[in-house]
Amino acid sequence: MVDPTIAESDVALARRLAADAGELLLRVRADLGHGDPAGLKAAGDRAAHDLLRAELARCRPADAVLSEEDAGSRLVDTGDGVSRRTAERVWIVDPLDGTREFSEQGRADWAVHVALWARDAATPHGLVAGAVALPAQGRVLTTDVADALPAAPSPSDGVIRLAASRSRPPAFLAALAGEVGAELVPMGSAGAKIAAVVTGDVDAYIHAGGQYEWDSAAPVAVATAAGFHASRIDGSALTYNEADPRLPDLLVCRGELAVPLLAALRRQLAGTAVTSGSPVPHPGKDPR
Ligand SMILES: Nc1ncnc2c1ncn2[C@@H]1O[C@H](COP(=O)(O)O)[C@@H](OP(=O)(O)O)[C@H]1O
Ligand SMILES: [Mg+2]
Repeated sequence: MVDPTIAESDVALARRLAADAGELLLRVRADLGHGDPAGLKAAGDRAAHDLLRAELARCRPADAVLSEEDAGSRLVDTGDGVSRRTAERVWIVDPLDGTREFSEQGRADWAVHVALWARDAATPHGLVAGAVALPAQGRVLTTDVADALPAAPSPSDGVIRLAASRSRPPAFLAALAGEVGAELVPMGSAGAKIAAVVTGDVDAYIHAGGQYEWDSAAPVAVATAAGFHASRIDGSALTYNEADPRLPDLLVCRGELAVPLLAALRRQLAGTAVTSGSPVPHPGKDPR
């Protein structure tokens, strides 16, 4: 009998793994409850990581893996003989993004990230397939169906909705929001925030001050496949499978906001922002 996983496309595999890890996380959350947040975080991280590791080893044994929960994979080697620095294909996974929110009762802003980086990719970021599961929201976004999502209606007051970390927002963000006429939307998980840009629930997401490749790879793959802008906050390209997996800042937004937000970021970072600057026009419905 032919093994069905051999014929499974990379994006279908990413979707299945993200969805299965997400269901497992929902079960862990239901079984353990929220009485011991640290224990719940550790159990969730470990369970989702083990599932992704085992399935990737079974279905794509020649590929390397870079996972948040796998200390041995972070620098050069995966620890199982496939070096990610020489591999043609590397799966970049965050088994549980928004770990803090996962441990808090009732919160739905946490995610599972599964992305595939390929050396011969045509794009600067090198990401060729990806899936972001939002288990507590009951949805999975992937690089092949994100484009089909309906855009949420724009708010009638014309204020840009700018997602930011609820626990570690960049220091300059409140001033930047004031400059461009944006309302900050605090949210956990890089994946949940980028998914919110893709679904139209917010217009942009800015982060600075620290992050790693696994925090953004899958959601950036999904967002760019759907035509959204994604870059470093200085406008340079996001790149993945680097020797050092730190990737500390990013901007993901509707396409028409990229130029004005990058200009505002330049002013904030140079310390030359004026608080009475012209508000950025509110985006229309087409993200490109
Ligand atoms: N200053 C920082 N340094 C390192 N990682 C950071 C960071 N700020 C945010 N992150 C990581 O980015 C992800 C999203 O953060 P936030 O919810 O604050 O927006 C989280 O991933 P994990 O939950 O996988 O650890 C968090 O750890
Ligand atoms: Mg993360």
